[in-house]
Amino acid sequence: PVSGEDAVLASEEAVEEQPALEEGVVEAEAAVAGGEGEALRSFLEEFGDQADDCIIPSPRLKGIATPDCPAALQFLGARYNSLMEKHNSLMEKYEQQVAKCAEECAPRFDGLKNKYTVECAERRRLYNELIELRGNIRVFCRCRPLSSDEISRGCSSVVEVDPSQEMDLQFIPTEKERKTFKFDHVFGPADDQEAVFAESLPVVRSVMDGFNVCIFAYGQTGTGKTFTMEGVPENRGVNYRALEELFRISEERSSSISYSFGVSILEVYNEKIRDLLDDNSEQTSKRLDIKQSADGAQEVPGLVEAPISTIDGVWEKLKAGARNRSVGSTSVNELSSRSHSLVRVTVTSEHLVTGERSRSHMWLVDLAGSERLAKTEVEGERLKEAKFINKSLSALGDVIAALASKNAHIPYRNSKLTHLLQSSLGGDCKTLMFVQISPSSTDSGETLCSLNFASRVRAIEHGPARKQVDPAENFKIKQMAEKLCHEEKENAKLNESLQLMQLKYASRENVFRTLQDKIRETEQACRTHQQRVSKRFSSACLSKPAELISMYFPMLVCVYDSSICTG
Ligand SMILES: Nc1ncnc2c1ncn2[C@@H]1O[C@H](COP(=O)(O)OP(=O)(O)OP(=O)(O)O)[C@@H](O)[C@H]1O
Repeated sequence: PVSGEDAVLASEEAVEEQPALEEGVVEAEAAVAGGEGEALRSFLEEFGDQADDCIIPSPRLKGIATPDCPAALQFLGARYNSLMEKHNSLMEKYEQQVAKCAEECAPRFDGLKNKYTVECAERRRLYNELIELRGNIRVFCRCRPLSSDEISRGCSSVVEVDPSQEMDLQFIPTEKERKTFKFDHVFGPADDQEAVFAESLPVVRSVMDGFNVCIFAYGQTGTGKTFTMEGVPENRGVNYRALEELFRISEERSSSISYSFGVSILEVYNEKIRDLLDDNSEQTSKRLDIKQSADGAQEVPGLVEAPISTIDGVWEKLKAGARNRSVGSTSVNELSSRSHSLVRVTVTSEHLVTGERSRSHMWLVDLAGSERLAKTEVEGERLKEAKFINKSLSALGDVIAALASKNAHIPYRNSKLTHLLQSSLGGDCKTLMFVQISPSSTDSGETLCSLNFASRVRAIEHGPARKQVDPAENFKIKQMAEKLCHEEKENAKLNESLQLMQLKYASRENVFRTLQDKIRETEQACRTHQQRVSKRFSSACLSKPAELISMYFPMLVCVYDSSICTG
């Protein structure tokens, strides 16, 4: 059988022959022009096995008007056709061989593909385990597409994302400069909300197992933080999808675990905390502050926590929160978030068999965008907001730097934002950060800053997160521990008195034993005495019975035989 390789070679040969044929035609042309028609005719007679329906290979030959030309053309055309036939049949064989090869290789390829997928999953699992052990903050980078405005202004992209290298991002600010940044995952402009959420799933699921979770989006204004976290109704973001997943898991585990959910939505605006679910928060200007709870977590007393039981209920709450959020327009983003928005989901669970209870939080944070004041052309109220935003983001930068260099003092309290996120940044929590970037050449300075910041965040190691126990459960455990401690003390006391009693008992037993011995001795003495007496008595009775009776048994003197007299 003809192998695929042979077929390719033969077809290549056939194609190679075509110029030679054309050359032959040119030669024939020259021969006819030079009066060599006869020689050509005889050549054709000998070899001209021509077909009538030949295809003229070259339009150049059409112009030849000698009497021998048609015959030459027919011959060459027939030769060309036969070569083409040969070529086609070889191609057919070649294609058959290729298909056969593909058929034979398909199972091997599928097997290898499966193996590769399994290996990838295993590598990812091990990597995730390593991250958990080190307590690293996971960092995902997301680059939005160039906007139509940027395209119309002729901006080019300074970012390259290779889908096969899912952890690498190439930053190319100029033709000569190229820098590779590594993250836990890189999403390019083509990646959709679903792909982004799929990678965030393991972190989201942890909250259902009793771990605190924090997902936050950081980046320059207009890079898609709100798009990633909130999304749009037709293309929802992490917040909605995460809650949908929590309800799904709750349903799936309903036979063994009972879950309940609550949601709070707040914003940090100009260094003030505003409750976005409190309809009267504007009027009453409720002052919200951060307090440390007994178990060391940061709490905001007075914050509304709305119970939620359906995904529709969640959407309503998220919409209400988004409506109340402070947004404004800057020259960079028409609907720019002017505050840090934080959604806190509280998950309480009770195991129906073991009775184990846990209470954990999931923070979903959409930070306000970092911005260059000159570039965003802000003034008045907007300028004031921008200054507060930049101040709190720089406080976040200070906290990250202190954590990365393992400083003893971490300046969490320098801003409301870092204070609120204290346990999310400093450990005891599974944290995921989205660094959002713009691909535009006009934003390369800010993009580089964001990428450097995110790399520092990724380097933080704060040890493994720990499971959270419900505070009510904690209280119960504390009470039980106190009771146990009290009972242990009582037990110790009882033990002491028991030992005393045992000692007393032992000494009494000694006394008792001595007394028993004495009794036995006395009894023995009695018996000996009795024997002696009865001996003496019997011998005396034999000699002087009446005397003896009156001496030993005076009561028997004057006893008569008659029962009437003796009574
Ligand atoms: N991955 C994406 N795909 C398509 N459009 C996107 C993407 N990311 C962002 N956008 C669009 O870019 C614009 C700006 O996004 P968004 O408002 O989310 O930015 P931001 O970072 O939250 O800005 P700010 O900090 O000013 O609030 C929006 O119109 C949004 O729809």
